[in-house]
Amino acid sequence: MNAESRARLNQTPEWTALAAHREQLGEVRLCDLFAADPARGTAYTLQVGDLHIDYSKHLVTAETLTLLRDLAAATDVFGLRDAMFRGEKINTTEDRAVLHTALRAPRDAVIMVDGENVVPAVHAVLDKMSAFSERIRSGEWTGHTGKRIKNIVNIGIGGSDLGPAMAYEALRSFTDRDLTVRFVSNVDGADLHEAVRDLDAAETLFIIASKTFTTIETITNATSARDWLLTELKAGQDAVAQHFVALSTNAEKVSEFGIDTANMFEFWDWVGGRYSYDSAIGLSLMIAIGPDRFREMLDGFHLVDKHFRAAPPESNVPLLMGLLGVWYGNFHDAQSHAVLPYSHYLSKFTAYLQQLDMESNGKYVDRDGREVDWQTGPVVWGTPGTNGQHAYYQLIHQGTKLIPADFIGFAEPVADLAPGLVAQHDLLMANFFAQTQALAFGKTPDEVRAEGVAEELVPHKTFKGNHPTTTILAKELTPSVLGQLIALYEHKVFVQGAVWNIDSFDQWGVELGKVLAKRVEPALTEGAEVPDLDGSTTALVAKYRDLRGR
Ligand SMILES: O=P(O)(O)OC[C@H]1O[C@H](O)[C@H](O)[C@@H](O)[C@@H]1O
Repeated sequence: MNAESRARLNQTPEWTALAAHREQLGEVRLCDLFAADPARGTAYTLQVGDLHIDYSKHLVTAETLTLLRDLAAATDVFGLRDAMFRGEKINTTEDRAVLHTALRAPRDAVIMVDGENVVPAVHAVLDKMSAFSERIRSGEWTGHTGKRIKNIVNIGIGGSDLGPAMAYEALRSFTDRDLTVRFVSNVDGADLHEAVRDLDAAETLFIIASKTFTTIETITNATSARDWLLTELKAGQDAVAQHFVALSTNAEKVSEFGIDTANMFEFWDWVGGRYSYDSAIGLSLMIAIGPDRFREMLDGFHLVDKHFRAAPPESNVPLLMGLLGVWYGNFHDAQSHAVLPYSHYLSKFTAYLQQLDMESNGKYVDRDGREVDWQTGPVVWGTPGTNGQHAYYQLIHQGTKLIPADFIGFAEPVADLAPGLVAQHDLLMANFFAQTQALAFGKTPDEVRAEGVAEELVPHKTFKGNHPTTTILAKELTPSVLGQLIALYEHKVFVQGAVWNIDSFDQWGVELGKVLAKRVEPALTEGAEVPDLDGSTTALVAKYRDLRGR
């Protein structure tokens, strides 16, 4: 559909119907919805793979869901989905296919891009990664001095850091505990300094992860890491080959840096950075958990891909999650979305989702190049739930903002915990269930009074409730379950981008800052004049130089 024939989203009859429905529902109360339908707690649930999804605590009726699905149909979400899976160039501003789903396709799948089946190349790289991982894990691959590799340092940023770093934490109980795995991303030298200060260079492998291999933070850190290694080993350039490998789409730049392209693990421009940790970018993770576990994770991704592609709208979980976000963002003025995992291992999960969601859907221009008149991607935030309870949950419970939230929890701990620590799991999960209950149903003034609370404190101790949440529950956090969860969120983000008619796969908004940093740097170091620098930045640069004694 071209720009002229495509109606503006908020002028479609489906949008108008949702707005009218929202008006008509008014201040719908979750307690009333449950009172009217006692089976709601089981009826409003879905299953995908190992994930049980409870969406009963949402401010929706059956009609709301129908109207939301009508909007998805009107905006052709499934048409765009099929185009993505077919390898069409749906990332129009970069003229690229969007095929992270090919990274987890089975060996015999056929996915064509520019007349070529990309699946054999995907599996060739996976096989190369597997062989390399086994050589590291077995000790066959040694460093320049002949010592076994015991430390892996991944240097990358954004999508070349957040995914593997998150997944390494998530799957820590499946990792080889004899390996030390660290992630360096920040161009602040302190990051690399802290990562290597207690490591023996002779036992350290650096994985330089960069899709473009031009990202200044990564190339700067990689150069410093190389200097550190060669100084520590008192070795020449020839030591680099045993201690540096690259993950990239850019063989030319990799070789310019001095890494033998035989030690490069390739991926392709149809893999977006924030959709890439199941590509070669996951090498550090694969070394840590082993190739078999990595493939189990890919199978988990693929399972949800198949579900997204085949499940009808009524039971399509990514569709539902995407549409619920549209409901709150566009019809309830919710500005943010909290993701609250009740698992210590998911400590980096929400940070990972921030890039996935906010870099994908933080756009004010639609696919037709026009400014949108509707809200797009939310602010995504959150940390592991129990810690949040003692920090910012106050605002979710009694603040003035509507904050829809996803609660993610597991029936069993995965780690080999001592019996006492296993017992703690029920306490963790009691909190998990109690919080969504409290958020949904709150506590009335009468309930507070019945506890004998002094009248002047009653308003303070009242919880209005009615805060919507999705509960995602699985048996345990395995590699497959992690893959399922990530694919679920990838496709949720896709659904929202499709409805909002934005290109979820470019990221032009990060470019300006990079250009300006390059312009400003000579002013900091050499005191160079930067033409057209604004008054505030000029004064700040002067202050900085003064503080540095320059
Ligand atoms: O992997 P790289 O090419 O080094 O890119 C790393 C990151 O930086 C860019 O600026 C983008 O905002 C991210 O989408 C990307 O993941």
